[in-house]
Amino acid sequence: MLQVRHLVKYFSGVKAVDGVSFEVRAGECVALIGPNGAGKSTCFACIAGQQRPSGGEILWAGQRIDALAPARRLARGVARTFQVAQTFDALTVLQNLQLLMTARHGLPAWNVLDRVSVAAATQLLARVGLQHLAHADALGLPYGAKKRLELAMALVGLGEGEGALADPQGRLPSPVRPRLLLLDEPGAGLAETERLELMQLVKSLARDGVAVLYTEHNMDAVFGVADRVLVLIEGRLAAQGTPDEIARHPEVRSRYLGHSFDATRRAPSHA
Ligand SMILES: Nc1ncnc2c1ncn2[C@@H]1O[C@H](COP(=O)(O)OP(=O)(O)OP(=O)(O)O)[C@@H](O)[C@H]1O
Repeated sequence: MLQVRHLVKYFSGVKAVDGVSFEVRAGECVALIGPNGAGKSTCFACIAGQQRPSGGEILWAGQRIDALAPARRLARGVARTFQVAQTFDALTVLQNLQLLMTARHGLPAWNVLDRVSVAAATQLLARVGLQHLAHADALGLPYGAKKRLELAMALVGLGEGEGALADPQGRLPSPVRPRLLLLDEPGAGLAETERLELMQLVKSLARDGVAVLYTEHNMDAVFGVADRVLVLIEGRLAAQGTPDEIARHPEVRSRYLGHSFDATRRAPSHA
C-alpha cells in the first residue's frame, strides 16, 4: 500500500503541495485530478522521486521511500511514466524492452540481441497489445503505441513479463512484489477511443494486483475508469471518494468540474 502522510512541498515560498494525505492499495486504480497548478505533478514527482518533499512522509509497503533515489524506488516496485512518453527512439519496440531487461539483470547493453530472450519481451508486448509492432522503430510509432510502449517499459522495471527470461546463472528472476505504477497523464495527446482503450489496459493491470495512481485532465479517463478519485485544489486535498461521490461534491463542482458536469455521459476532453 502507498501511504502519503501530510505531504508538503515548497518552491521558494510557493506552497505547491499543502499537507496532503491519502492511500492507494494493491489492485486499486486511483485518479489524481484538479485544476492547472493544483500540485498534481509535484505530488506525483515526490512519490516517484524526482522531487524531495519539504515535509511529510511517503511509505510504500510499510517503509519510508521519500528520501530514496528513483532507481532505488524502482527496485522496491515503484515505476512511473511521463506526460510526454519517454522511449529509446533509435531502437525498435522490441529492443526497447530488451535493453531494459538487459540492464535490469546487470548485463552489458551490447548483449541485448543475443543474451536476452526475445520471448520475454514479446510476451510483454502482447500484454500491452503491441506485438504487431515489435520490429517497428520507436521513432515513427503512432503516439498511442508509444504510450503503450512506455507503459511496457515501466512494467519491465517491475519485473513483469520476464517469466521466460533466465539470468546468466540460469535462475529465473523474481518479479518485484508489490508493484506501484505512477502514470502522469496517460491519456494526454490521445484521441478518445485510444485513450479509453489504454485506460482499460491500465485497469486490467490494477486487477492483476498492481496499485495504480494516475493524474489526468481528460474526465472520460477518470469517471468510468478510476475506483477512487483524489481532487487537489491549490495544493490541498479538497475531496476524495468514488467517482460518483466526486461528481456530486459541491466544491469540486464549483471549482473544477463545473456545475453542468455530468459523469454519466462520457465527458469530452476537459483541460
Ligand atoms: N520546479 C518548480 N519551481 C517553482 N515552482 C514550481 C515548480 N514546479 C511547480 N511549481 C509551482 O507549483 C504549483 C503546482 O504546480 P504543479 O505543476 O504541481 O501543478 P499541476 O496540478 O500538476 O498543474 P498542471 O495540471 O498544469 O500540470 C504551481 O504554482 C507551479 O507554478
